[in-house]
Amino acid sequence: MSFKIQPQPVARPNRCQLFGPGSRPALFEKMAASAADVINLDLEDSVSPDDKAEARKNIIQAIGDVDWGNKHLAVRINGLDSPYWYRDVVDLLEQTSDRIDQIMIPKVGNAADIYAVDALVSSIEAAKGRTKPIALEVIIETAAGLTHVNEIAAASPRLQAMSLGAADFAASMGMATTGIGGTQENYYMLREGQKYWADPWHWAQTAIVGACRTHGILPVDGPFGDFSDDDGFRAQALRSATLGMVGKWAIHPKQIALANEVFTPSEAAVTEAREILAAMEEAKASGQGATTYKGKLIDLASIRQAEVIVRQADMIAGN
Ligand SMILES: CC(C)(COP(=O)(O)OP(=O)(O)OC[C@H]1O[C@@H](n2cnc3c(N)ncnc32)[C@H](O)[C@@H]1OP(=O)(O)O)[C@@H](O)C(=O)NCCC(=O)NCCSC(=O)C[C@H](O)C(=O)O
Ligand SMILES: [Mg+2]
Repeated sequence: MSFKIQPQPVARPNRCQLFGPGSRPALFEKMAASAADVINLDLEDSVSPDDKAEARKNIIQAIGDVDWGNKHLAVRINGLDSPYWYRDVVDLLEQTSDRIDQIMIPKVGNAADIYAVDALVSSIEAAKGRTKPIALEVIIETAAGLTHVNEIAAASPRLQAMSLGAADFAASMGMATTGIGGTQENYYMLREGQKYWADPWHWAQTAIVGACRTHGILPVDGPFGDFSDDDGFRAQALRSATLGMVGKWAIHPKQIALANEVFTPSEAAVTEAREILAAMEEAKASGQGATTYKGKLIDLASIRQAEVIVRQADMIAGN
């Protein structure tokens, strides 16, 4: 037990982050009209090197021209190992209004990566008199990123969200995979001739959730590449939600409703959580710290579990 109270992350819905390449401006209005909570306009890996400058211009123009409604609007810049990232930050913050909410930094390896971007952002904000602080989100998608995940989560008060990028993570780890997220054919246990598939992303997700919850950051599951496989997406999202993640990326509009469904607590779950809270109120009133609900033990920890669900539902409903 620590005397340090666990900080709460920012209270905004982050059930689905919809990605679209900055080099496909025809998608921007469709992204804005979608049901995603967060929009990630991409300058990194969905944009080829020859298109980087044009994509940057497209995004700067669209931040001003498109009606983004109440979306949380983020731009994924290029990695700090590239020649593009500083120009991404400078042009975005010198040439856009306060409508941009967040910069996403890919392939972070340690806290110094966040420090570098934070320093540049802070300097431009001061020089340009920007009054709304830019938030940061990061992608854990390298062996170094996962090794230093805790220091990364603590690196800046600007940091609001952290995602697992399964594709780059697999590559960096030398994993023998090609699919982006989901079940991997060769990752199974064998018992009495029967295969039982395990989840190769589980440990990385758990490390991310632990670091995020320690420092009050939103933990998010990244992409699921096969957008024809709704059941596979749902299964991956359900596992992430069960582990404590608050949302998932969509790399195609088909995936938005699936993510919203999984990361919005169901009516049944909210009703049960409220009933547990009521049962514990009754128990406390009669001097008990534990009681039963539907034949199962509930105690003071059950209050904290139920509060997670109720808090999430209330926040999504805007209460
Ligand atoms: C995957 C796509 C290339 C598919 O594009 P397309 O062939 O155009 O799809 P469809 O024909 O099925 O589209 C149907 C309609 O939906 C619209 N559309 C398509 N994509 C989007 C979108 N992202 N947002 C909004 N609307 C979209 C089409 O225009 C069609 O509309 P209509 O004609 O009116 O019916 C494409 O979806 C795409 O580019 N997706 C995003 C790719 C991306 O951003 N990737 C980066 C994130 S993943 C990653 O980087 C890996 C990670 O870092 C890691 O390491 O794990
Ligand atoms: Mg990546």
